[in-house]
Amino acid sequence: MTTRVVLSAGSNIGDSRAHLRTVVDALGDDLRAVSDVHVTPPWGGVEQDDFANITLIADGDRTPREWLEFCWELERAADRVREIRWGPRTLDVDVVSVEADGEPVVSDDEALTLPHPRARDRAFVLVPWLQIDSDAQLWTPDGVRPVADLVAALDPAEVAGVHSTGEQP
Ligand SMILES: Nc1ncnc2c1ncn2[C@@H]1O[C@H](COP(=O)(O)OP(=O)(O)OP(=O)(O)O)[C@@H](O)[C@H]1O
Ligand SMILES: Nc1nc2c(c(=O)[nH]1)N=C(CO)CN2
Repeated sequence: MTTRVVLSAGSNIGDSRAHLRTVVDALGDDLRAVSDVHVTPPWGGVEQDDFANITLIADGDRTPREWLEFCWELERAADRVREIRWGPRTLDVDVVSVEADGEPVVSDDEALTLPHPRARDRAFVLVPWLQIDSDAQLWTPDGVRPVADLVAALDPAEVAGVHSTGEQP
């Protein structure tokens, strides 16, 4: 099964740029686009350091579940420990959305909810995504929405807090 995936990766412990680069390296020839590294204020209410975030687009012979396992492998390789929900981490990789045959995969499975249910609320996912695909669209329960419209609906202060470093991971 060839699928197109959008991944979001974030890090705020250790050498964040190096952690993010492991995602790029693991995708290899499947990588279609990767955003610049963006510095982003922590989302979710836990007081912690700013994150470095990237959004990536890839095409590969993986099922949605295999993309999730790909993300877990990278988190494991970065010695990620799950302590506080939405807390600091060496590497977090989320499956934002998957397309199979050009159609969005929609799932409310708790182990793999697609599209990621909080992606549409997160400037740290959407702003880097727009940088690599200005026509990006995301399925939401209210219909398929341009990512640009989702960004426009966010708190402007949150969007303004997301800065491109101008550097690739
Ligand atoms: N689209 C998805 N991408 C990644 N994980 C998902 C997805 N949908 C459900 N999950 C599940 O979410 C669980 C928790 O993931 P994780 O520890 O990365 O959460 P988090 O990064 O703290 O919070 P968030 O899910 O809000 O980003 C995972 O065990 C995974 O099975
Ligand atoms: N800015 C930003 N905030 C976060 C991030 C992240 O990657 N970037 N990841 C989190 C873990 O779910 C919680 N909060």
